[in-house]
Amino acid sequence: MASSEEDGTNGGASEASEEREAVGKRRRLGLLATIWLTFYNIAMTAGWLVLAIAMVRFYMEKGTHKGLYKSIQKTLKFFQTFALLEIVHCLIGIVPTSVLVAGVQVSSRIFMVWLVTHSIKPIQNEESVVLFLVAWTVTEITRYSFYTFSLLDHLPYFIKWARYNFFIILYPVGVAGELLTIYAALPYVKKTGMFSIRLPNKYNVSFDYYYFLLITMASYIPLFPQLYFHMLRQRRKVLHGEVIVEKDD
Ligand SMILES: CCCCCCCCCCCCC/C=C/C(=O)SCCNC(=O)CCNC(=O)[C@H](O)C(C)(C)COP(=O)(O)OP(=O)(O)OC[C@H]1O[C@@H](n2cnc3c(N)ncnc32)[C@H](O)[C@@H]1OP(=O)(O)O
Repeated sequence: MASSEEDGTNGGASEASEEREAVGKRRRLGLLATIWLTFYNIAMTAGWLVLAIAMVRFYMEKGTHKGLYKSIQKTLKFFQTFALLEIVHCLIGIVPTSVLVAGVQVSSRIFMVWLVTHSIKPIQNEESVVLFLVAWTVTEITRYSFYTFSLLDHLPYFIKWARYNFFIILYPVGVAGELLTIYAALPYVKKTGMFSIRLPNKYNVSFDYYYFLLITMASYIPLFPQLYFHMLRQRRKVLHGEVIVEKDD
């Protein structure tokens, strides 16, 4: 059964305590950090919204996903690369997220954008690319608008609900899209030997991108559940008010 807090019918007392919490949070953050984060979150919400509109328009006009990545790649690269700042936010302590959690999340996205989809042209029209693009886009519109409205103290309940429920489906969908895309890239990488360094060479080092991709795919097995369970804990904390003691990373 949904709790009163969850169905949005919580009374004035709970609203007042949320208000007090928000004011306390802003004080802790400091004015400059609050202004910067508000600007950052608005910019990111707008960026991912532009991406969503471009994707819907492309599909409605062309009726196919072929060529979609090419048409949106500049916007995607810009906003996903800009998200590197999230690691900086954690490092300088203006957001409480663990550097490790944000680092894994952001670096896996950067890796997918630059070292897989951008670099390996033959896979850009795979259906799996659409899968992770849609999952990322819906997630980021919800996530950044959640942060923005929270900072402005006007968080609509449905955005809070969406932030802590959509990921249950979107995380596995996004990860499936990413893994299928890397898998589709393997034959091309093996055939071309791209990004690989063969022996002999004057530095006496070798690197095989094909095996690097296989190791990256395998690393999803221990890493993804950690991110997923982290989000489930956040969900229990925010939607159900549970007090969660996080283990040190
Ligand atoms: C070199 C190669 C490396 C390869 C590595 C491969 C392995 C990879 C394995 C895993 C792959 C994952 C791939 C990802 C795919 C997808 O994304 S699919 C789409 C679905 N995705 C999601 O749903 C993403 C969910 N993840 C997140 O939301 C975050 O990225 C997170 C870092 C994992 C969790 O965020 P966290 O900050 O811990 O939780 P929140 O509840 O959102 O926030 C906690 C507090 O922090 C405040 N905060 C955070 N950011 C901001 C901000 N920008 N502005 C303002 N405030 C912020 C937030 O308000 C909370 O504050 P409190 O209320 O005070 O607690």
